[in-house]
Amino acid sequence: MSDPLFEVDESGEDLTRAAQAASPATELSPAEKAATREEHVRLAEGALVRADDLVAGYVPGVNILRGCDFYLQEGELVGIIGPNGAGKSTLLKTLFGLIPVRSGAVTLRGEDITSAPAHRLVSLGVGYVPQNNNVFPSLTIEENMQMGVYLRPKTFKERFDYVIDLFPLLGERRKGKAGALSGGERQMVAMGRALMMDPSVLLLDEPSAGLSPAYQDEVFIRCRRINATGVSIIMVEQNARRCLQICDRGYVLDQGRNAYTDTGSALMHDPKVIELYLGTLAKAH
Ligand SMILES: Nc1ncnc2c1ncn2[C@@H]1O[C@H](COP(=O)(O)OP(=O)(O)OP(=O)(O)O)[C@@H](O)[C@H]1O
Repeated sequence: MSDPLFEVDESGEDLTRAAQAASPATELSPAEKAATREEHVRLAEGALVRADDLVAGYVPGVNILRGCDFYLQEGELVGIIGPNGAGKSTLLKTLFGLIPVRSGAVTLRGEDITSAPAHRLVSLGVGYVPQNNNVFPSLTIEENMQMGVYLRPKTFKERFDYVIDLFPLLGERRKGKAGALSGGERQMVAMGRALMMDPSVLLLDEPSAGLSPAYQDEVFIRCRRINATGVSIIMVEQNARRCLQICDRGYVLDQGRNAYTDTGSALMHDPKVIELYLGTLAKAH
């Protein structure tokens, strides 16, 4: 493909992991913080998905998200990067109603969905692809797809045709057990299953995790294609540079708060983001 976005990352380096020893974002002054937040609130007007001042966690008394703001406009592909333990996956799980919100709010098309259960979100058009355990290994690919469309079984054929168009392999291997597939192929099954419900928003938790550089590239290309069919995407990624290359906008999460947000390209070239989160390897590019 001639699109420079899809050039294979020869290094195969995981730049976020390389920067794990980096110190957290330089603290802004209270006035700077207020101005940044005001601007973010203004840009979040009319967003498809919006989260304001989210506080959430697993264990009583320990907050993982500590005042996180986020928005996704219709048609956007938004990437979330940051060091290990920053709360990226927690943010996705919280948006999908898997973790109770302690304070703050989440809206979908302006409707309050704070802590709404996952099954309600699915019926509202939100799909979620977790990082692990994301296929039914003892079922065939076709049966996995049927599970994805259980709320609207009559749409199976139409949706499966759409999924096969994006992932032809799933059509070719439809009678094969999902458990016999490689990691990259399972990732396709997981995305395909989420797409069966015709979601308007897709939440992807580290879709490239554990895949070879070539497969990672394939996944990123698919994400762009899915996005081009009209699905808005929120993607958490460890492969920070690749994620920023393909996303419209990115968030750098640090210690449960958004440290930086901008277009993917601006973040990739921001000296502070490079120094603190992308590691020294990014300087060479
Ligand atoms: N089920 C859980 N119970 C308790 N604590 C958890 C649970 N899951 C995650 N955490 C903690 O929440 C914090 C944030 O984890 P999270 O998985 O959201 O980080 P992340 O930014 O996605 O990092 P990574 O890239 O390592 O996945 C970590 O300190 C983690 O130990």
